[in-house]
Order: sequence, then C-alpha cells, then structure tokens
Amino acid sequence: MEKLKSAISQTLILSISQSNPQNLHNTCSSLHEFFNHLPQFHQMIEDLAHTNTSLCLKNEESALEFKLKGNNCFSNGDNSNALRFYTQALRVAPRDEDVMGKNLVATLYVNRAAVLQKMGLFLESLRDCNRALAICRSYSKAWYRRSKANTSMQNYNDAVCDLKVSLCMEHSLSGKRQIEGEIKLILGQNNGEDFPPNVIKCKESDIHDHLQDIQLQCVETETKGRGMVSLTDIPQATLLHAEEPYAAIVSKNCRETHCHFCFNELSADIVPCSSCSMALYCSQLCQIHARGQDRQFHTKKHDIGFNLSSDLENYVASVTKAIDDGVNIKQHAEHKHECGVNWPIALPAEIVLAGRVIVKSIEQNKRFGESSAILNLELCHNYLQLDPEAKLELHISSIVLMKCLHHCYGSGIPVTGDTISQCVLLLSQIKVNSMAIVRMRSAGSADSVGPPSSAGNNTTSTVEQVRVGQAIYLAGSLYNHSCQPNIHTYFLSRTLYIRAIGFVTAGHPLELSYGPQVGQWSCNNRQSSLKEQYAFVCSCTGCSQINLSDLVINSFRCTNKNCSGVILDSSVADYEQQKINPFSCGLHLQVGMVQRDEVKKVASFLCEETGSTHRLKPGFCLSCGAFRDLEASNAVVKKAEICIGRLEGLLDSGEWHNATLSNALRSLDLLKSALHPYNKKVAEAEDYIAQAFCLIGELQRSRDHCQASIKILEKLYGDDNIVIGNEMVKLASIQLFLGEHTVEESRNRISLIFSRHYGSHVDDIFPHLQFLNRSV
Ligand SMILES: C[S@@+](CC[C@H](N)C(=O)[O-])C[C@H]1O[C@@H](n2cnc3c(N)ncnc32)[C@H](O)[C@@H]1O
Repeated sequence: MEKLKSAISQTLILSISQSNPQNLHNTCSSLHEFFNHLPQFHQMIEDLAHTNTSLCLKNEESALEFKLKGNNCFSNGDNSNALRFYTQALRVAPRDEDVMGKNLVATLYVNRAAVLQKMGLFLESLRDCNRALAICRSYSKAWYRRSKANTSMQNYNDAVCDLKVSLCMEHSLSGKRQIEGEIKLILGQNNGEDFPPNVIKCKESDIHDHLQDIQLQCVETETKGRGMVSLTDIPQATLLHAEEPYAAIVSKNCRETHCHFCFNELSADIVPCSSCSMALYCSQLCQIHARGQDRQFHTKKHDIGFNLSSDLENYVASVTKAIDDGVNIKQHAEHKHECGVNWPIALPAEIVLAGRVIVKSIEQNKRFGESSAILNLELCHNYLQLDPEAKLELHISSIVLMKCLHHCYGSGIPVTGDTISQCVLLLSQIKVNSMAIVRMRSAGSADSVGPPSSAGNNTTSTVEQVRVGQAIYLAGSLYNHSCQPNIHTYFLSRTLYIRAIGFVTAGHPLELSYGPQVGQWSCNNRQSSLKEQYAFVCSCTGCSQINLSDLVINSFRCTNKNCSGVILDSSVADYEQQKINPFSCGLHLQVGMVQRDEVKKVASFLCEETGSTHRLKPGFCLSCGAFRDLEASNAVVKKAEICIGRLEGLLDSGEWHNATLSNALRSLDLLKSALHPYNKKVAEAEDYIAQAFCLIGELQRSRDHCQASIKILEKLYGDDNIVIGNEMVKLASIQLFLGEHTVEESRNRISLIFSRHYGSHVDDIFPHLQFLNRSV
C-alpha cells in the first residue's frame, strides 16, 4: 500500500485532499485509472483476490501432517498439544475427503473428542462426536466415543443407546464383548433396568428479557443532527432497544479466540469454516449462519446400513439430524464471499466490514452503482471533516476493496468512479457509525486463589471490557453521544441492547456514550478524543455545563488548610471558562441538582460571580482565592507519578520489590499534599497500591486503599455509575476473603448498579461473578 501511495502524483493528491462528496467520483476515477497503469497494483490485487495465491485454503496433506502430530501427542499424554494439532488439522482438512474409507473431518472430530474426554471437557467431547456423526452416522467409533462422554456426564440412558448403536456396527468378537460388558456395567448402576432413549435437545441460547412498549422517535436536533427521543416517560432500567447488526466483523486480535459469527469466546471444540482455514466458530450453527447452508455436504451422509430397533432408529435420527434442519437461517451469509482468499485477512477489519455491507446490499437486490444503493443505509458520514491523509487512505482502500469484490462478483460489482466513491463514503460512514462489540471479562477470580495471607496470590476479581468485534446497527446508530449518557448499551452474542440507566422524561434526548465519559477524562481530553475518532465537537451537557468532575479531575488542592476549593491549571481553566455561558441567566442553573452543593464547595467564585466578565484564574483557588505555585506543584506530582508508575509496571510484570511499594506509599502522600482530594491521579495511585497489598496478602490494607479509590471515583462518576459497580466487585472479593460482613453491603450495591445497567441479563453478562454470592 505504501509503495502505491508513494507513486501517486502531487497533483492527484492535492485534488483528493480537496474532494467533497459531490465531486468524489472524479478523484476516485482518476486514481483508479492511475493505478490501472501500475503493474505492482495488479500484482497486489492478484495476491489479495486470487484463490491460487491464497494462504487459507484447505489442504489434505497439511491436515494429515497435523493429524499425525496430534496422534503422537495423544499417545504421549500431551493432551493440550494433541488438542492444538487436531484443531489445526480440522482447520485445513477438506470437508469431503475420505481417508482409508473414513471421512477425514469426521475422523478428526472423533480424535479430538477423545482428547477432550481426557481433559475432562465432556460436553465439548460430546459435541465433537455429534459433528462426526452428522457427517457419517455409521461411524461406530464415534458412537462409542459418544457413550464415554455421556457416561461422564451421567447421561446413562444416552450412553447405553450409543453403545447399542455402536454394538450393531462392531465387526470383531472382542469388540462386541467389550461393548456388551460396558452396557452391563452401566445398567448395573440402574439395578439392571434399561433406560428409555432420549431425544437430544440442542440449546443454543437462553435469553430472557423483553422489550418494553416504549415509543421512540428520531428527531432533528439543533447541534447533533438526527437523534432519538422517547414519546413517553421511561422508567429506570427499561430495555428500550434490541437489534441485530446489518453487518459485523470480529476484531483482528480476537480472530483466534472468539467466534467469528456470534463473537462469544471459543471453547476447546472450535468449529472451523467448512471451506477455508481462516474463520473459526463456536458451533456448527454459527458456522452455517456465516457461510450459508451446505446442502451437498449433508446429503452425503451414509445410510446406517444396519438393522436397528425402531427406538434406536429414532435415536440415531435425532442425534445425526443435520444441525441446521428446521433452523430458519434468515441472515445473509456474510463470510461466503470472503472464503478462501487473502484480502479479508490482509485488509483492516473496517474495510472487510465495508465489503460485507456492499455484498449484503447487492444480495438484497439493490442495484449497486445506480441509485446509490450503498448510501441507502442513510447513515451520516464525516468525509468533509477528514484530513487529506485520511481522504487519500479511503480512496486507496476503496479501490482495492472494489477490485477484490469484483474478482468474486464479476460484472455484479463494477469498478467505476461512481462505485468507488460510494465505497469511500461508506467507509466514512463506518468510521462514524460503527459500534465496537464488547464482552465483559473478569481478570482474576476469588475462586482460583489460595489462602489470602500467601504472597503472590491474586485475590481481587476485576471486570474489564474486551473489544471483540465491530458492527453496523442501522437503528442503533441514530443515538447521539453524551459524556453523561442516560442510556447504556451492551451486547449478547451479536445483539445490541440499549437500556435506560435512570428515569428519562418524555421528549428528553436518549444519548449513549461513544467512549469518553465525565469522570473518566477531563473535558479537554474527551473533546479531543471524540474529535480525533469521530470528527465532531461534542456539545453534550457534560461538555457544555459546569460539573463537579471536570472541575476536580485534574485539579490541585487549595493551600489554605481549611478550604476544600480547587485550583486549576491553565488548560483546564480555559475549557471550564468556555462553559460559563454569557447567555445563561445564572450559572447555578447549569449545574445538576445533586452536584450544586459540591460545586459550590469547590468553586464558590463560579457560583457567585456569574456572567461573561468572570475569568477563571489558573493557580488561584476558585473558592477562597488562595494562590498555589503550579510549577513547583507539578514538579512534585511528576516525581510521585514516576514511583507510582514503577509500581504499576511491577504489577504488570508480576515481579516484586518491597521498596517499590514503600516508595509508592510515600508518593501517594506527596500526591495528596499537592492534588485536590478528588483528583483522578490520587484514585489511580490508591488503586495500584490496593492491588499491590492484595498481591502480598495484606488484605486489610488492600481493602482500605480500594475503598479510598472508590470514594474518589464516586465523586468523579457519580454513585450509581457502572464504573463504581465494577470497582465494587474488587472490593467485595477482598471483603469476601477477609470474611467481613460488610461484603453484604457491597453485594447489594453491585446488584443495584448492575441491574440498572443490564436488567435481567446480568447473569448472562457476568457468569463469572457468581462466586460473589458465597456466604461469608
Ligand atoms: C452515530 S451518528 C448519530 C446520529 C447522527 N446525529 C445522524 O444524524 O445520523 C454520530 C454523529 O452524530 C453527531 N453527534 C453525535 N453526538 C454528538 C454530540 N454529543 N455533539 C455533537 N455532535 C454529535 C456527530 O455528527 C457524529 O458524527
């Protein structure tokens, strides 16, 4: 790409930098023409789009090599490597290949099932047996292996049926005897009674929550374009929106760990794509949703060819029923056009996502090229605000993507100035409107730790977000951003859920956070992050009205011991100055009810002297006017931060030096002497020190510092913010370890905050937090 870029003439670069949505097709057409004359461009497209250069095709030879390695590891008892090699083999094994009279994929599933059984992963083992039997139902070994998994899970009736089916297919006398012996053994546990066969029920998801009957409306706003409001009052925690993505893609860093369709974490029994070695799924069903139904494959199932009782016939039919039978696959098969070529691996995820949008739009019979089919998504874009470099990147990426899609679709996707320009606009729509799909992950768990006194243990359980995918939700993208959001978004599988955090009155804008929030960063940092990422200047209440958090988050403490006022440095003072609106009839009207007293306490000058004439003076207390030498104070803070940074580094590396903790404690005192008690740096230092004490088993001290950190965060975010819920998880896990009854209070708060944000989905989102319910 860089080579291509350097070949472009300055004149063309200039006209691209000046392009706008109306004349885009000219610059797209010129650049396309220019590339068409470059041999290296054609070579690049060849490498990206042709199957003969593909790095992700199926390959029987490699599959057999991996299988052999898996077999060797299995016989040596090296189960984790055996599992790895069998999965590698499955990724590259051609689906219709028979080796020694057995389908290779089915054999690999059965081999992997044996490893999973050894590893105690019985459900995973059972699922692999089912996959093998869905391919070849006369596979005796798969039935036998299935009986093992069922026995381990105490599904004795199924285990007996599996063995009976396997017995019918077994040729050798000794094999028959062994199976008969095993049947007797299981029946013996049931006093010789036979078990009636069961019909397998496949439970893919279990989500209970209902959308409330709330009337939402899209309206035109003064400063933010379109936005969403409710026509009625919305009670706290109401679920008001659920939506499937128009298109979605797994994050690059989660390609090996998360399902490429539903984005849930992959378990040990990964299901690879049936046609390429790149895409991985958590289940056959997800694979079918992403790749489409493979009728040909399923009709290849061999007839069982043995005489079975009608009960057993039914049993076999229920187990081997194609997983997609009766499933109404409504989704467009989003991975199909990407299968077996390099570009979906080589290009950035958002370009591949654009490809999915284009193909879906074409598949939905919208004619691409005419009547602006892609733009029919009616999403806003930020093309005009992009810098020249970004415009050029979008031009190049669009030409490359359109060329790759053209390879697959031929004349169905023509590469012209017009179609490329639509792709450019689509990419800038994706920049502004796509959402990151996230999963909550717990780091450390009080379940997995030893005695609290022993050093090196990780006692706290923390909650963190992992960005697993990126998606376009057409209706979801109509919600504007606020740094003080009143709605909360989360994801189950690929579904977007939106819930009201608190009570929202009819007509009030419904706004979520695109990332930055009051309490997380200062106003100037939030503004620059939104500008950089989405190219807009945030005009939310948090950025336009005085709030306690923005006043204190980076502030210094007053030099007057009896004053709790704040002293701002010049960068913060400038931003806060902009919030003092000369047209408002009094500053106190712009301050939230709950915070009014607090704001007054830290900045009474602001509250008393309203109007445009008042200037915030950096270095002087906003409450009593006392002076602080900011240069000297900054030097103290910098020094202290170096020591705290060292502690943070140690926590990451897992190494330990007592001196680092002592230095950090001294630095915390220094920070407290210079910074306002609600400054975020103090909260962060308290948190690192809490983690360090936890690591060396000094849990009481860890708890104290954890509580101190939470107290500050409550001031910055507000008491009921989800961040406080996440922090309370840490505190509760320490309290639980200490056997303190105060854990009850923390549990109640966690439950209150989490249910406000996640409603009845709490347990689906945080299954790993069940341990917190343990009694003290
Ligand atoms: C995902 S869209 C939201 C819907 C959009 N307003 C529309 O008309 O389609 C994001 C865009 O909305 C606008 N926007 C959202 N929140 C904003 C805010 N707090 N301040 C200013 N503009 C905002 C920006 O133009 C941003 O790029």
